[in-house]
Formats: sequence, C-alpha cells, structure tokens
Amino acid sequence: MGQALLRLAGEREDIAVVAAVARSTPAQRVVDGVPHFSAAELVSVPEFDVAIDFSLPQGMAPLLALCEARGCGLISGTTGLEPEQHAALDAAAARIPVLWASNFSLGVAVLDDLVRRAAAALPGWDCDIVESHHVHKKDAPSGTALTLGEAARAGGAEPRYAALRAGDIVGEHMVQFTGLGERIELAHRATSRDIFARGALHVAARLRDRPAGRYRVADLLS
Ligand SMILES: NC(=O)C1=CN([C@@H]2O[C@H](COP(=O)(O)OP(=O)(O)OC[C@H]3O[C@@H](n4cnc5c(N)ncnc54)[C@H](OP(=O)(O)O)[C@@H]3O)[C@@H](O)[C@H]2O)C=CC1
Ligand SMILES: O=C(O)C1=N[C@H](C(=O)O)C[C@H](O)C1
Repeated sequence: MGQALLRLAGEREDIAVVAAVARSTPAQRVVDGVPHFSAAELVSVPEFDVAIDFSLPQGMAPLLALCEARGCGLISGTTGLEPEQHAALDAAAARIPVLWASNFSLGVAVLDDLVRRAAAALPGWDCDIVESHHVHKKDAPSGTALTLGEAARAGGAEPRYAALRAGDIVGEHMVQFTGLGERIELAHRATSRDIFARGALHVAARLRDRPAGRYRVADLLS
C-alpha cells in the first residue's frame, strides 16, 4: 500500500509527500525525491498536514501520538486493531481530525449499504461473510469483513465469517444470505490495490482543513 500511495500521490498536484515511514529504511534514504524514515526515527519527520497509515497495529500508537503532538490529521486503513486502539482513535478525535476505515474503495461503501438493506429484508435467513486475500495478509477475518458484519447486524442478521488466504488475491468479500430453497450473494472483488490508495489520498486532501472529530469516508466524498 505504501508503494501505491507514493506512486499515486505523485500524480496529484494538491498533495506533496514530505516523508515515508516503514519499520526500516531502504539503503537509499531518498527515493524519487521522498525522504524515508524508520519507525524509530518517526519524531524526526518534517512538518505535515495529514498522516496516512497503512501498516500494522503496533505502528498506530507512536503515529497517533505524533499527530496529536503536532495537531495534524490522521487517516488510517490499518486493520486488525484492538478495541483499545479504536478507543484511542476516538479519544484523539477530540483534538485532531481522525478517519479510520477498513476499506477505502467506493464499491465496498456501496456493498455495505446493500448488506444492511438485505439483512433487514431477510429476517431469519443465514448470513455468511467469506473473504479471500493474498497469503501475506496477517489479520483474519479482514477489517472489511468485520465492517460488513456490523452492517449485517445493523440490519438484524447475525453473520458468520470464513477467511481464505491464497496467492496474490487483492481482496474479495462475499456476503451470502441463505433461506430455504434460495440464496442471495453480494460480492465485491478488488483487482488493484490502487483503489484503496486513491480513496485514502482523496479523503486525506479533504481532511486537511477539517476541525477535530472522527470522520467516515462518506463524510469526505463530495
Ligand atoms: N483500509 C483499506 O482500504 C486497506 C487496508 N489495508 C491494511 O493496511 C495494512 C498494510 O497492508 P500492506 O500494505 O498490504 O502491508 P505490508 O506488510 O506490505 O506493509 C506494511 C508496511 O508497514 C510498515 N510497518 C510495519 N510495522 C510498522 C511499525 N511498527 N511502524 C512503522 N511502520 C511499520 C512495514 O515496514 P517494513 O517494510 O520496513 O516492514 C511496511 O512498509 C494492513 O493492516 C492491511 O489490512 C490494506 C489495503 C487496503
Ligand atoms: O490486507 C489487505 O490487502 C486488505 N485489507 C483490508 C481489509 O482487511 O479488509 C482491505 C482490503 O480488503 C485489502
């Protein structure tokens, strides 16, 4: 995701990347004009308006602390966060603008709405969420599957989850409603990670001038 973000940010005139942070740094400290920092060097990054985080749950606390100390916005797409980490995002939102989303694609935003409506229209049907991702993905069920599960619950269904890790699958989510003698399948298949990076950059550009608060992707679409 970091590489997709850097490439696509380079195509936008309204976004300047001042630093890239990973656990370790590449041998070359400046790549395509962007200085790279290790996680240990985080506090040394230059001034910024909004941080975009796609890392691992353990990367969250230091970045959130930096954003709060500097009064900057935070966009995070990191999944597998603990409930306490979501609570920390809520608390920080009293002081800075914060947006966390399990999925930055437009299609999944629409799927979320469809799942809520289908669940409400199909009381008593079984609801199963099946997600497939690449073998390197660490968390399961995926953040998106859990978000879709919340949508199903909001519509009155109690979902079950299944996760598949195989090859280089970018990300697929299927929500299946099964009744007696019939079945509905609502599915989203991502074929490029660029959709997530584009979505995150889109909302980052809009979060910059917002007051403190907890935002959703839908709040910043227009
Ligand atoms: N919300 C969404 O739309 C999407 C969310 N995701 C989520 O984004 C996250 C990252 O996914 P992906 O890019 O595939 O993962 P990768 O493993 O490819 O990349 C993770 C990056 O985070 C860095 N990192 C790991 N730990 C730390 C830390 N403690 N401090 C700073 N940087 C750290 C790694 O550095 P190094 O390379 O040095 O190890 C690496 O650059 C996952 O949680 C994934 O589920 C992914 C796609 C879309
Ligand atoms: O790790 C990934 O790759 C993805 N993670 C997100 C998730 O956990 O839902 C979003 C997308 O499916 C890709």
